[in-house]
Amino acid sequence: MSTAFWWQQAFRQADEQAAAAARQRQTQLTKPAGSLGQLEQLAITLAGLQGRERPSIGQPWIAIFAGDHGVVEEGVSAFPQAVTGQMLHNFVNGGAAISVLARQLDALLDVVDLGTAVPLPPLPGVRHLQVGAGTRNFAREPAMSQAQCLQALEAGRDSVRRARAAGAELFIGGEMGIGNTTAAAALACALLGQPADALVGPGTGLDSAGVAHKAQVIERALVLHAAQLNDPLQVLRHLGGFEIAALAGAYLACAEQGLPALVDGFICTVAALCTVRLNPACRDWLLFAHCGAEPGHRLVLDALQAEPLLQLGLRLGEGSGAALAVPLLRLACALHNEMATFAEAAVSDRPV
Ligand SMILES: Cc1cc2ncn([C@H]3O[C@H](COP(=O)(O)O)[C@@H](O)[C@H]3O)c2cc1C
Ligand SMILES: O=C(O)c1cccnc1
Repeated sequence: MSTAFWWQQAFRQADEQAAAAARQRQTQLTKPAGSLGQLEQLAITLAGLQGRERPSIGQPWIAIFAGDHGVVEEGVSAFPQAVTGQMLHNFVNGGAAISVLARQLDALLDVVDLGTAVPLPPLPGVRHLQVGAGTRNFAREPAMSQAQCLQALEAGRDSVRRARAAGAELFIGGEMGIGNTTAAAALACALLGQPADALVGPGTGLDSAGVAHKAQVIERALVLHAAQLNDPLQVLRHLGGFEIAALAGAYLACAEQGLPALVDGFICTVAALCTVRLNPACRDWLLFAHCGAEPGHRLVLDALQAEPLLQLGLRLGEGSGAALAVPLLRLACALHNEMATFAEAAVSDRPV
């Protein structure tokens, strides 16, 4: 007998009435129809997701999920594995890019350690879950056991529960894990049926020989696990990472619990693709912040029919690109909520 997983459910739907009211309001604001471009639809979408004609982005919740990757032993990253744990210190000490952005945005930062290769001693401000001492090398064996994959998915769901309890109006997921552009590219290859060449990139800074080697490692893994790659959960388990599974669990939980999610860079967008394959209904809850420099990012965004807001050549991760888009969301809401209507301002609403 097959048991249903928690994400196999009818998720919440956007409030069509609130979205219709917001759409109607947009037609009455003192500007030519459509002149605020993507910001108009953004306000309407947020109205539907938040269930009110006038949406807002108060305190965003930024969860950073961290985990190590066994595939790093294949020489696929420009940086050593120890950086994952070192950056966990930096996140809570306030010196990482996302720490600065979170302060500027008055966001709540939730730092979750899902398992570094060398387990860390307890760090104040970090939630240590230690699903394992990093994943296994997926070029040789499955990255995770089924139990580890489910535990990581649940860790993401828990962060969304905390976000809701804290009254957050937007969920941002970030990631930290040396080697995770390799895992993300492998996942995208398996889910999109694309060769590694189409999805690999330099990550933290590989040269062209390094990128070619990274593609070969991924191709080997796709052959090794071919028989298991027909099911999205098994794709995630065989090729993913703890932090990528946590992101997927968080995006699914956003649809479950009715919280809009703003998706960050290449790795987060691949986690979003996994999510949509696990339950297509969660797509409605995902907003896409940016298209970054990692070459596969655009392909994955296209597969999700996503229109990202920004293109800034970012290739950092940590949730940084999503954080950078928060002011745009706030301004889209302010325009929608505070502009005068044609009637209020006594401005003619008729083109000649
Ligand atoms: C100091 C430092 C801070 C980072 N913050 C995010 N990443 C980013 O780089 C890593 C992925 O790249 P690759 O697959 O090439 O290892 C991830 O940890 C990602 O979050 C960082 C990387 C470094 C070196
Ligand atoms: O787009 C990203 O998320 C990204 C790209 C390179 C390295 N780390 C993250």
